[in-house]
Amino acid sequence: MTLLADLEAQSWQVTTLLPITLAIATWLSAQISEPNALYITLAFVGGNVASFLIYHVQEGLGIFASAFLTSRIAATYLFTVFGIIGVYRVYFHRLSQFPGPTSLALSKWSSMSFDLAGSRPVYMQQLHRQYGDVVRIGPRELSINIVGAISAIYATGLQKGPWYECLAITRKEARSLHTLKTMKAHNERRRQWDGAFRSSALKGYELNVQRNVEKAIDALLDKADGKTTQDIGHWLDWLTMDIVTELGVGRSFHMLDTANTAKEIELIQESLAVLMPMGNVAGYIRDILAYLPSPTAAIESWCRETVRQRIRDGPALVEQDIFSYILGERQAQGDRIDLDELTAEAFLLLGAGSDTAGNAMGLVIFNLITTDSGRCWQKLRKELDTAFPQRDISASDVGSYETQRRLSYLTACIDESLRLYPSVPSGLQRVTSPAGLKLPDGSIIPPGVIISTPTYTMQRDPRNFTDPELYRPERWIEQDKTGDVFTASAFTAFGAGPTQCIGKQLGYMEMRLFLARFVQNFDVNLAPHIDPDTFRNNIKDRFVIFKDPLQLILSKRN
Ligand code: HEM
Repeated sequence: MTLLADLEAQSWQVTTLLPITLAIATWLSAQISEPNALYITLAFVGGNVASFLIYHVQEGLGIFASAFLTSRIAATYLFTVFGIIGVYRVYFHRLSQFPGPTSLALSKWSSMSFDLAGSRPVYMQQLHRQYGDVVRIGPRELSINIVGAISAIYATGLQKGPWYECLAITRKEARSLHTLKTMKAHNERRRQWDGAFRSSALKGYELNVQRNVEKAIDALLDKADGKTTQDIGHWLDWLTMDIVTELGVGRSFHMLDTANTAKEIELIQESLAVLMPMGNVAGYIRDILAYLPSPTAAIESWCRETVRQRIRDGPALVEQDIFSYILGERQAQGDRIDLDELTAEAFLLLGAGSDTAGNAMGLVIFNLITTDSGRCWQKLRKELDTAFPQRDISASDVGSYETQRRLSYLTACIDESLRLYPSVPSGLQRVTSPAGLKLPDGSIIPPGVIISTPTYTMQRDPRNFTDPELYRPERWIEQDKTGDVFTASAFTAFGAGPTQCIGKQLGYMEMRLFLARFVQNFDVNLAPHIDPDTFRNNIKDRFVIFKDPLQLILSKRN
């Protein structure tokens, strides 16, 4: 028989009706319960192999004819499955009445392009301008740009969204505080962490923060020749990472001493590049990738080894480190020592406690020197010089309420920079409960929908802040006097509700101390080759923001 005759001889029931029926059955069963990605993939591959063997071995067709018929059945199956899914999602889904781009309603894969480019926050801002306050940004996902909805979303115990799965390292069931799914589990774990961030514990961290800040400032003073450029971003990464490792687990990469980024940290930074896309693709891809070698394996094993040593030897570099509190609480609550879980906690500390504060400080400096020819820089320096003429501000000073009152412009400079460039700029996912979610206007979001508020969009919304694109620290101090719009509750740079940043006060301690010392000790210019607009446009979202090297020319202040 010729190839054509072979093909014509096949019954349409097998090549067409069968795959269409199977496709409908697959779709229906997926409506009843979430399919296991690995099983579906194996069944699909197995079905294709079986079809090829039946045609080739049992029916005696040639290789090409068997391959052709098998591909045709597979293509009909896939076309039907995706066709049904597409039509259902766009026209019949419970979110089909919400506005948004059709590509995002069809598939989360459409978000790949802007997530790989790191431009999710800016894209969300465009979508909200185009479609309104509630936008459909995924088959079952909405972005909600309504300040009045923040507490209903983040403070009522809604479960975390699927994005958090991509952060779960080690055994999948070994979760860190941040990746625990239900609020009940999260709240219980958070109690183990709370002691480590109370004001009495923070007092114990002051000397360490101060020593590291002084180390960074001294190293920069040595290099401040008024000619060579320094990437201040590197120094801030080294500073925040050395602090959080020493305070967290009592060990350090000594990056401020070596003026070098540790290999393990480079790997974290590289793997962060895929965090947003990975978190936003379908769960079945993440399930499959979980079987491949982890890109964060080196830092995971550093964390594991460190935790093991830490449990055995106790705190090494500070008297009471953050793990002293976590381990103490675990024991007090009768929890067993689970090495996987503690490794995940150490990993969380490294990830959450360094880039966030490091980027924030870099951007405060950038905003201070690029706004109105350094007006804010000069104003801040004046405030600091008045309060600390000897330029001897300490970590204990920045922690005191009285100093914070005297240095209100310093805090305003930090908050205003975090408003424009929140370290975590995209929305934090939650899932609506079986009762759904009532918005302030009375409309209801159905149950089981992924929702978030778009931090970047909200913090730059003119309904929340007058002239929202301008860096104007004064708005944080004079809001009552000017008549400008200032919606404090729209500022969610540290998150909201019971999952909001536990390290906020430690972050402020680092930022206030370093920035005060920096502004009082250096005269600073942006390197001539850096164009401020290009620098701003190149800020990317990798869950935590990424920026270009911040090249500065430093001179010692007279
Ligand atoms: C400018 C500095 C910082 C910013 C802007 C920031 C921002 C945030 C945000 C937005 C969240 C919420 C994430 C979510 O719900 O998914 C968060 C959580 C967290 N942050 Fe920070 N952070 C900063 C500094 C720090 C520092 C210095 C530490 C620790 C040493 C830290 C530790 C954590 C931890 C452990 C969580 C998880 C809390 C939980 O899930 O209950 N952060 N941070």
